[in-house]
Amino acid sequence: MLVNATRGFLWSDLETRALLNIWGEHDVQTALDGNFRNSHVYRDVANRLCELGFDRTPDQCRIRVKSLKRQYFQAKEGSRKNGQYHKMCKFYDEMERILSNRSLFERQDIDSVAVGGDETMDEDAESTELLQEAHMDGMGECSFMEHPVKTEYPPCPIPVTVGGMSSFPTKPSSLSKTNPPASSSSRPRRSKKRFANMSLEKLMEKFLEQSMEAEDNFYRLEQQRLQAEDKRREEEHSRELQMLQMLGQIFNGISTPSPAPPPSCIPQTIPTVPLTRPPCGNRNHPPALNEFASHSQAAGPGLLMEEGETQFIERSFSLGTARMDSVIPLVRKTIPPLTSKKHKGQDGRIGIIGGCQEYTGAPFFAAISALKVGADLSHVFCTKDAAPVIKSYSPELIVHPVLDGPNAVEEMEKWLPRLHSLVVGPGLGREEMLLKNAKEIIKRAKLRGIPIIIDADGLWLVAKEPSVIQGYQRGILTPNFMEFTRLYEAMHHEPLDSTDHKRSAQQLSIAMGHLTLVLKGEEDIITDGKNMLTCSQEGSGRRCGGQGDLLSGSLGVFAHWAFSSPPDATKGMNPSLVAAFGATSLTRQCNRQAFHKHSRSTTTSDMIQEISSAFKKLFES
Ligand SMILES: NC(=O)C1=CN([C@@H]2O[C@H](COP(=O)(O)OP(=O)(O)OC[C@H]3O[C@@H](n4cnc5c(N)ncnc54)[C@H](OP(=O)(O)O)[C@@H]3O)[C@@H](O)[C@H]2O)[C@@H](O)CC1
Ligand SMILES: Nc1ncnc2c1ncn2[C@@H]1O[C@H](COP(=O)(O)OP(=O)(O)OP(=O)(O)O)[C@@H](O)[C@H]1O
Repeated sequence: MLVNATRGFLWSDLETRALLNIWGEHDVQTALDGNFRNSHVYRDVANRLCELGFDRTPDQCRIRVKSLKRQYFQAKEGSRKNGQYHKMCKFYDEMERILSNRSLFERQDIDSVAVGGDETMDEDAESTELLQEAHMDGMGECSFMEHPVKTEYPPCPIPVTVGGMSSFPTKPSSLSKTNPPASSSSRPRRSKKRFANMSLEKLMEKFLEQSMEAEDNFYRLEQQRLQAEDKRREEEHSRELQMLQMLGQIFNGISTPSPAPPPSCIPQTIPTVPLTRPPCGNRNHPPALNEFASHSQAAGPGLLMEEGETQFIERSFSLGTARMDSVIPLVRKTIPPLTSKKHKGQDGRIGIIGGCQEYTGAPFFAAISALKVGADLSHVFCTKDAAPVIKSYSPELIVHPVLDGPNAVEEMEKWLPRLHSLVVGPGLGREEMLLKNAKEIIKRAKLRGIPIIIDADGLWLVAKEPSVIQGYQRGILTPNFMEFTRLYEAMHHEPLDSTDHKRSAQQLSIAMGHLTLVLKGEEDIITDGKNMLTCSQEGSGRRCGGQGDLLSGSLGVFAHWAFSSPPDATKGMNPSLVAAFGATSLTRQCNRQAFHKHSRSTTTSDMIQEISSAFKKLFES
């Protein structure tokens, strides 16, 4: 049987890691756990991959996962005999991390995959053909391999050794008789004959060798393709440069010379983060072209070609005045116009999860800021005793005293279909039960694709359990430096190198599965691991508590607007980045204006009073 050319075709490392990030999420694993019909889960996985720019069908994802499981278990089994064997499984560590958390039930399921037993456990009834292809597909990375050696599955663990020394003899023919693989009867017998006189361990080694060889070939070809692409771009840009020079000469000839622009308007590129491989493309672009490339390629297919997490195309840039001017228009484009045709709620219904006995101010600041920025309705889900206090601050807020109730998650979930974004953390506190409820509601909001901003104590939860939001492309983290350090060290298991915030922010975003990160500080660093913006809108020296809540509440609104805008509004830039830039600029502008009036006495309430005019100044003037 011929394998469909697109099925099981080479998966790049980047693509595989993206798949593993999504598939490894706790709720995806839970959804798969013990579920016989799981096509909807893989459909969701494929959609999320698609959001990352990887075009894969649900079936392809399922087959890839299956082959990764098989590789992992074969390597694990081999490692028991020889400690080095796991090196032959490229994603061993990732699989180990994910699968070590699986329940016993699922473990039995995957163990059976590992030893070649029944693979139909999580298949749909209709996918017999898929099953065959899964076997044909084998390790997933080399569907063009000549021999479909994967069709030979022994019914017991394979005694694999690297040096060819097996701990017990194999009897392929008798083994295959006692327990043939589920679909072997419908497959051609050619491969059996061909390999009948080879021991299984040899077969396995041969197969892995071929697999690695195929992978090497792929990288070689990819390298050549990148070089050709680079060359083409360079030629194109030198042509453009020539044309610009010619145009400049023509204009010089017909107009009087104008003074040079002030230095603050000259776009600057920040020193790039060192890479393990030199960045391809973009290297020789003049600054203006570079900026265009940053926008237009933000989520483009070019990313597909990248290998390894430290080898992404570096598109970091600093926003001097000119750069800021280039992002603010994108923010503006996402802001919905005010018209008499709309009804209440259409411009945003924002939910804040937070507010406990100690902290009532933080959720209030976040919720009221969301309203002042332009949301129509703002809900606060807090503990029972915080609710009357928060209500008393403002009649505009809808306050639900449910966060510590017996049915907290169900009570909050009822509102999810009506919410456009969720801000988790302001004033949440760190009590175990509250964090658990927050975690559950994050999981359910993710299933609905709701943008989720995580701040303050929500970040405490993420540091403890990164998988709660890892890889969710509509998640945005807004740590201050302390929270950032906690997250970084939780993810990297090493102290933060505080000399290079940009690099560390990029690393953390990547480790979190390209989540958008807003590292607040003297300048706000905003990155999704591929692109970086810095917001240094002038604020003031006043650092009163609660400014971060203003930021997270307003980001809830900007995120909803950005994600519901057509893609051309953000010119291809990740909507999270645009939204984050809008919210940080606004917060800093409020700080500046409030400080102008109240100087040392400035409080967050004074800043909230400035939202209206700051918004107008930045986005509507
Ligand atoms: N009115 C209200 O109700 C408000 C309530 N809030 C709520 O309070 C809860 C806890 O939030 P949190 O930020 O105080 O807790 P956490 O992260 O443990 O920080 C603790 C320590 O970290 C340090 N630190 C902080 N920033 C830093 C920086 N940039 N760079 C370096 N260090 C920095 C600093 O240490 P220190 O300098 O004091 O030694 C600080 O004391 C949370 O729910 C939040 O929403 C607030 O929103 C405010 C308004
Ligand atoms: N040194 C600074 N200079 C200018 N602006 C700053 C500075 N530090 C923080 N900000 C701004 O203040 C806002 C809130 O950041 P901050 O670090 O105070 O957050 P936070 O500690 O989480 O706040 P909260 O008190 O609400 O918990 C951000 O928009 C950030 O841009």
